[in-house]
Parts: sequence; structure tokens; C-alpha cells
Amino acid sequence: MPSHTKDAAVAVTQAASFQDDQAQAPSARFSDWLVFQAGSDWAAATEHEFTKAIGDGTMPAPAYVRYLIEDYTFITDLASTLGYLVAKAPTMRSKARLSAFLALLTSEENDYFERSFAALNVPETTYRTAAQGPVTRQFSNLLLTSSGKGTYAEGLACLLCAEWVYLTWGLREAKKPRPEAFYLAEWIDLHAVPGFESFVGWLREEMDVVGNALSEAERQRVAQCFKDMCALEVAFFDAVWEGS
Ligand SMILES: Cc1ncc(C[n+]2csc(CCO)c2C)c(N)n1
Repeated sequence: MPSHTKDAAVAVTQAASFQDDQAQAPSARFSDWLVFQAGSDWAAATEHEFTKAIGDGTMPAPAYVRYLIEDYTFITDLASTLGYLVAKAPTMRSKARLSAFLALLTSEENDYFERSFAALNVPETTYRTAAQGPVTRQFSNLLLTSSGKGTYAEGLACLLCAEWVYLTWGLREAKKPRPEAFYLAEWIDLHAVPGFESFVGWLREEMDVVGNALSEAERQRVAQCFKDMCALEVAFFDAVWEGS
């Protein structure tokens, strides 16, 4: 929990700029400030009913099929986003971290989707040729535009939001006994393993370093990317949950 949220009165005066935030608390983290700036969208994403239904084993199969089909197209664009970020990353260490994640996304993660589609009787032609729904299209636009045309910081903020939201609900749902369906149980495990936690930890550190070096105007743009991404995570869950 960001330290600012503990004291609403202080938070109001700190909300506008990270610089003010740091002046009051030198240990303030830029990544925490991003969560704070996202406002209620953060909790709406991490505590969405859809995420709780994954862990409770109460997920209706049609909703999960809708989710997997959309998410498969999303992951494809996320892989392209990572390509842009690898290109823009300032150091070999950063390029190594991001490309290792890209390798995971295009191997193990792809395998999960294929096995889940098979178990849920989704034919290959359906998920390979599925057109993106409007929310996923907006998602992909934001990811590809911010990482391709924008700065490293903007693209990184989008990636951080997407991964941190999943780590947050994943760790929470992992405390419950695993549901019977392997595609639900594995989806929780994938987002609650130490390797994923450490990747998100690294993303936060990277964002803190990059964010500290930005101008206030750039920080506001980065915060907007993070917040927009957060709102789209909510819209994504809403769309598949409600079947719209
Ligand atoms: C809409 C949407 N947003 C974020 C993620 C999170 N995510 C994307 S790739 C990846 C790596 C390991 O699973 C994770 C956690 C998602 N799947 N779908």
C-alpha cells in the first residue's frame, strides 16, 4: 500500500506532483505514486469480480472462453510491445530482463493458452482468427503507441501496470485452495510464482529509476499512461464478464 494512502489529508496535498511527494518523504517511490495517481481504477482492476471468480472456481466457462480468446490477441500485441521496449531500454541488464520475459510469453504462456483452448473445446481456427473486441483494440493501441511512438518511460508504465495488476490479484487468489479446472489453477500459479513477483519487482525498480530522472511534464504523461492502462484492465474484465 503506498504510504500516501495512509493519510488522506497529506495525500491531497501530494497528489499533483511527485516532486512534492519526494520533498515530504524522500523514500517515496515513483511506482507507488503511479498507483496513487490511478485513483480508484487501481482497486477496480485488482479487485475485479472476474479475478475473484478465477480463485473461487466459480468462473462460468463461457466467460473464461471469452477472456482467453481476447487475452490471446492481447498477449500477441504485448509481445510486440516488449520488442519496442527491448529496443529502447538503456542498458544491457534491462534488455536482458525484458527479453527473458518476452521469451516466456512466447513459449510457456503460449502453451498454456493452447492447452486451455483444447480443454474448453475452442477450435484452433477460432482463436487464431478471432477479431479483437473494441476494448482489446484500445488496449493494443495504447500499448503499441506508447511503447512504439512514445518514450521508454511511457511504454514501461503500461507494461508495469498490466503486470502489477496481475501479480496483485494472483498473490491474493493463491491464498485460496486451487480450483479444480487446471486452466484456472494454472492461471493463478503463473501469476503468483516467485519468478513473476521478482520480474514485477524489477519493473518497479526500473520505473523508479527512470521516473526519478523525468521532468514534471513527462511524469504527468507517464502517470496518464499508467492510469489509462488501469482503466482498460477494468474494461477488459467487464467486457468478458458481462459478455458484451
Ligand atoms: C489484459 C491483460 N492484462 C495483463 C495481463 C498480464 N500479463 C500479460 S503477459 C503476462 C506474463 C505472464 O503471464 C501477464 C501477467 C494479461 N494476461 N492480460
